[in-house]
Amino acid sequence: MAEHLRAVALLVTTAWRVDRWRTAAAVLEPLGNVLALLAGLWLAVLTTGVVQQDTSSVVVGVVGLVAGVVLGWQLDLAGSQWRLVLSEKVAHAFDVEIATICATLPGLDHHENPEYRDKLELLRQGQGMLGRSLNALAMAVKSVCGALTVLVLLVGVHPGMVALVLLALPAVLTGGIQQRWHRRAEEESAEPGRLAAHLRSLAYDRDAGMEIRVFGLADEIGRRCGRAWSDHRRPLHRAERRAGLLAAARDLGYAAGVVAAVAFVLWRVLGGHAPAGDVVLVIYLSQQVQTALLWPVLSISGLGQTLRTAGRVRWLRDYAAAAAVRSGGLPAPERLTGGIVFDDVSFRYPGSDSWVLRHVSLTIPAGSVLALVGENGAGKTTVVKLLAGMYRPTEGRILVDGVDLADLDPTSWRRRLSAAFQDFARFEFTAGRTVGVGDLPHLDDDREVARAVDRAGATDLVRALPRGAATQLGASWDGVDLSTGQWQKLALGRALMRAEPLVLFLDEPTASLDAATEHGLFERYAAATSAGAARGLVTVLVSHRFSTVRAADQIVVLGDQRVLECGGHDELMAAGDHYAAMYATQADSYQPAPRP
Ligand SMILES: Nc1ncnc2c1ncn2[C@@H]1O[C@H](COP(=O)(O)OP(=O)(O)OP(=O)(O)O)[C@@H](O)[C@H]1O
Repeated sequence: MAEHLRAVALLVTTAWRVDRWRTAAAVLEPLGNVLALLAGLWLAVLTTGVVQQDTSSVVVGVVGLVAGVVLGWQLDLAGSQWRLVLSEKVAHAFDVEIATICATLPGLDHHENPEYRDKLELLRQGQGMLGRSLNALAMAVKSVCGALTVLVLLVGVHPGMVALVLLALPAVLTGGIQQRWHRRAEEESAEPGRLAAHLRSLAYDRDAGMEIRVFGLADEIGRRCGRAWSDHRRPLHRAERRAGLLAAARDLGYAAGVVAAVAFVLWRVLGGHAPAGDVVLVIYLSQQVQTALLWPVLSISGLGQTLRTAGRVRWLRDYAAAAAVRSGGLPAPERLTGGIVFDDVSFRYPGSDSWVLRHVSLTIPAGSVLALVGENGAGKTTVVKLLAGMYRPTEGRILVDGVDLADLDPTSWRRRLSAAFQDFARFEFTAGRTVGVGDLPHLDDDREVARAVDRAGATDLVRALPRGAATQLGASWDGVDLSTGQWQKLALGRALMRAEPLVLFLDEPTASLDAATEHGLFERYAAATSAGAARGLVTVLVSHRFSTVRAADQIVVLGDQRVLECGGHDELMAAGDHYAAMYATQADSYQPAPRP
């Protein structure tokens, strides 16, 4: 209950924030409904006036009827239109808030948190309901006001009519039971629902499309999606069936009560204990009673479902606030003097039992280039994620010039980073902006964008586009579509936008580029980083190409969850161990095959 009240407060304060006038005007709708419901009373006055030939009663009845109905309907109509506009505005405000929270949570560990994933999935599924929840709240208020009006009129006929309210009580109780069934079913169906959504999204995914066709996966994905969808719907169907049966039993009992009440008033009127108008009033109310008394119950029980969705927004807000509290608050340094130290770092992903890194100690001096090598799954990208503050070490610390990275404000730290990731984003903006978003203050700074494009070796690519940097990219916008390698060049340009990063991550930034392009790129990059060395710029390079890696100041070979080897190229080659073996294997693969 307290949770629902908090959700109501959230809806009302959000509505007030987005549109004060319409929020205030929302009261007109229930008022209009009350006036319209009073029509029964004016009808009764009119009927008694006619039967008793009392002109003043007839006049009061007619005037009340016309004024009440016309004014009531107008207010009801205008109020409901404002309510719909307000609901849309509230839905939009929640959409923006949810998207902002999801995109700005300090790290990525929440993606591994099953509670977060399930709640977010429920929130995503019910997101359209958020606007409707304000609607439902307004309808609940309107229906309660309507019910009170009908109740007062009924008691006016005879206090015994209150018995009808008692007959509505089972509806309140069953409403609670139905809500519990729905809630349990929703939670049970969230995981298969997420799976079905993921499988469905594969069908639209361009990158997955090739493999789906080559491996003939469409039918299998369709079958699995169907199974997941049935698993998702089964608990919901079960809950709906049970709730339907319960509602039928409840409505039957209530209908019998209404018939008895009408018969009782009829008996009183025939016995001369009530005015003739009461017959009309009771007949009128007997049509309204079901809706007026059941409507609040139904709208309040329906409200429960939508309030749960609003409650999840509150949960997300609290989750984000708690995550912000856990984050450090110190500003990131302007320059690096000492460097970055991994101090006995162990790490496993949240919710996973397997260690990815175990007791890793490592020093990355300021102004140096570090290359991470190792087999697939050795933990290279994980080191990058830890350094970017996307996750915290499970054990140990990462020190930035002696300060624990966990104590730095994540936003401030990330402003001092730049990165090109192997899973780069394809921002479908103009080519210039696709690069420019790497440094928002210079988003439309043509000179800075051109400089970054040049350093990424993408000048020819951008020049060849129909409108140069102003060319819209992305097939979904009727723009130009690029090859994976071309997208990657622009992603690299994005990484080179920030003028003065402290750490630059290049996580297989050239995996989709040919060897010659990569070579030229790193030559240009090395020349450009000499300026960065003065402020202590650390470059972390992840690559499987040893021709690129060999130029790094320090090469770290990861494997078996630890640092297997560490040193410069010559030193590691001389040691003749892991690095030398990997280097030799790759060099061999470039040799021409011996003639048979
Ligand atoms: N989000 C995650 N949750 C759980 N385990 C993960 C997650 N991301 C990566 N892993 C696991 O952590 C290990 C290291 O992954 P990581 O991506 O760091 O390897 P990598 O060395 O960069 O590999 P590659 O060369 O293939 O890119 C792998 O065993 C991987 O399965």
